[in-house]
Amino acid sequence: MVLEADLISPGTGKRAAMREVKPPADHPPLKARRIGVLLVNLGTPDGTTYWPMRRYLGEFLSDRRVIEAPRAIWQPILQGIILSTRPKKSGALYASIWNKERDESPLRTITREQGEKLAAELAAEEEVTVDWAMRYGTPSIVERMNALQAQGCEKILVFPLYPQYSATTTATVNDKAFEALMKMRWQPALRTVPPYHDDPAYIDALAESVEQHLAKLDFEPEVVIASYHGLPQSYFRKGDPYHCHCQKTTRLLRETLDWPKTRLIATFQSRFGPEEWLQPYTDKTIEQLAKDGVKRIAVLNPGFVADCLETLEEIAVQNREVFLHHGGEKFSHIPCLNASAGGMRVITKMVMRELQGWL
Ligand SMILES: C=CC1=C(C)c2cc3[nH]c(cc4nc(cc5[nH]c(cc1n2)c(C)c5CCC(=O)O)C(CCC(=O)O)=C4C)c(C)c3C=C
Ligand SMILES: [Fe+2]
Ligand SMILES: [Fe+2]
Repeated sequence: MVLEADLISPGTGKRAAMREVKPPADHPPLKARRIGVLLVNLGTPDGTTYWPMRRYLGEFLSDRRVIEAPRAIWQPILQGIILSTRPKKSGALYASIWNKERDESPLRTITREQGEKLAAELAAEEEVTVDWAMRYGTPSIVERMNALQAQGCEKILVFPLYPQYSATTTATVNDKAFEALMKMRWQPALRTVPPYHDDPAYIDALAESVEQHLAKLDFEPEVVIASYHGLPQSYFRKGDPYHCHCQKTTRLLRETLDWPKTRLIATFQSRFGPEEWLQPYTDKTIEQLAKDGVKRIAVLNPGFVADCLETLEEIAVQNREVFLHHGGEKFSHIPCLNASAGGMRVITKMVMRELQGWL
């Protein structure tokens, strides 16, 4: 049977007004010509006890984009020592920041809120459906891509929520999204949002959040640290542009704030394993600043679109302790952009820009 796509579409929104012709009763289900937008962040365990933590860390740390060591060497280490000790240790840290009301991690709460607010922003675009997913854990990319397809999305824009590109984050989200298409007979067209580490909307939102936060403090920080998630140094040498993206974000933010070089510095946090990671390390820098007599600092995390374990616990708790322990007196953590007005302006701008030609 041959049918014209234009004639067979059930149609919605603007297109529905064009022409609607019903397919025969025995025709396979047809798409509704919708456009999906899928926000994707890193991931999160479903609970803080041993098994949910083990499942989450097992999936995350089995990703060949994240750990590049040969499988035959890495898997015995992961399945042995790491997955017997780390779930308990990390679970206790997650428990200290857990959103008890919703029984979920802050990253999941904030990502959902970003999805809901983006849907409200795009309400005028009737044919757009907004959804959100996690690269590791739930809701998975495959599950939400399938859901979007089932709702009739012929086109999907995938938004890896990382301003700075890294193969360990951006690329692995995109890999998963394309993998989801492999199982679909009628694939939607797929677009991905590129990194936006130097986009003026992002830099302005960061500058505004820093200025607003500092204005509320009862002290003036001598140094402000822009702390990014780290990466093994070897990934950078092999060509991952993440380090350069972080440096550029920091420079543009410093220029926008009109601050001297010494007032805003970039560092790298969350080392994992014995390898050398990108430097300077956040904890070592904070310790040294305190030892050098710096009394007041603030830390922001420009690379994290949502507050999570690495910002709420590692920075706001552990690194605060490091600073105070070595002689520092005042420490403040500047929240991520999250679902704030500024944060949503950035997300909405990137989405509207990448939807051009589809709407
Ligand atoms: C080799 C290991 C890791 C690499 C490489 C890595 C890169 C990387 N990660 C983020 C963002 C986040 N990471 C988060 C948690 C987290 N990261 C690692 C390891 C690597 N990350 C682990 C083992 C964990 C789990 C927590 C723990 O057990 O310590 C999170 C927080 C998730 C949450 O739910 O709160 C984020 C976000 C980036 C941006 C990045 C490379 C650029
Ligand atoms: Fe990480
Ligand atoms: Fe560089």
